[in-house]
Amino acid sequence: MSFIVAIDGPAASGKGTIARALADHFGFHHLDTGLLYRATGARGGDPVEAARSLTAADLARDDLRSAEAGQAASRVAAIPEVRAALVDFQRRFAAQKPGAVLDGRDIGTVICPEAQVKLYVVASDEVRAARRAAELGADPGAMLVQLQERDGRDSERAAAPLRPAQDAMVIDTSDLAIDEAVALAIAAVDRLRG
Ligand SMILES: Nc1ncnc2c1ncn2[C@@H]1O[C@H](COP(=O)(O)OP(=O)(O)OP(=O)(O)O)[C@@H](O)[C@H]1O
Ligand SMILES: Nc1ccn([C@@H]2O[C@H](COP(=O)(O)O)[C@@H](O)[C@H]2O)c(=O)n1
Repeated sequence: MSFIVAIDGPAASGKGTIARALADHFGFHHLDTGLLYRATGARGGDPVEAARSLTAADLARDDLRSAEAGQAASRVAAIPEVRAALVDFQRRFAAQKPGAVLDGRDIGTVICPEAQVKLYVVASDEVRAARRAAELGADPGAMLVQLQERDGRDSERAAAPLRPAQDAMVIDTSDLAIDEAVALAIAAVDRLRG
């Protein structure tokens, strides 16, 4: 059986940073599931058809990390048929041995409710906006508005809304350095891995 770590949380809370560090530390596979939605939104045309026919080249596009790609992703992510088209790929990825770390919005609640470890990573809106603005060279005020709009859409949609799984451990990274946040996550996996 593979060991699954599910990491969810709002935009720019630090999920991906923790997910990559956990995968490195434990030798697990890592999937940033947001990329699937970003690639779907970036394709243009019919989003359901795009989600059903995503290729490695779509996921390798160099324009997927922009704020615009994030907004487009959250719009297509509200379409139930888009989400349904991406489920099998994510579950097959999660089943890889010796283990997998997936980060997104619905990993602990919908994609891998059986995950051995579920983390829900948060940070204050202002901290998240400042970090993402620094990363993209953008204005923190404008970034705050964009992140709040995206989080609102992700939380309020009917299909797989952003919310913590009941059994998720919450990590608030607002006042944590990256190393401190990663150490908490490693300790959580160590506890449950035995
Ligand atoms: N604890 C931390 N302290 C300082 N900076 C951090 C911390 N965690 C993450 N960051 C930085 O904040 C930014 C956002 O982090 P990251 O990309 O991991 O967030 P995310 O939740 O995966 O975002 P998204 O949902 O958009 O994929 C990055 O620039 C990252 O280096
Ligand atoms: N499991 C997921 C992952 C992502 N989304 C949507 O994609 C957008 C972009 O995600 P990032 O993690 O790259 O910021 C995000 O705002 C969600 O709308 C999702 O629905 N489910």
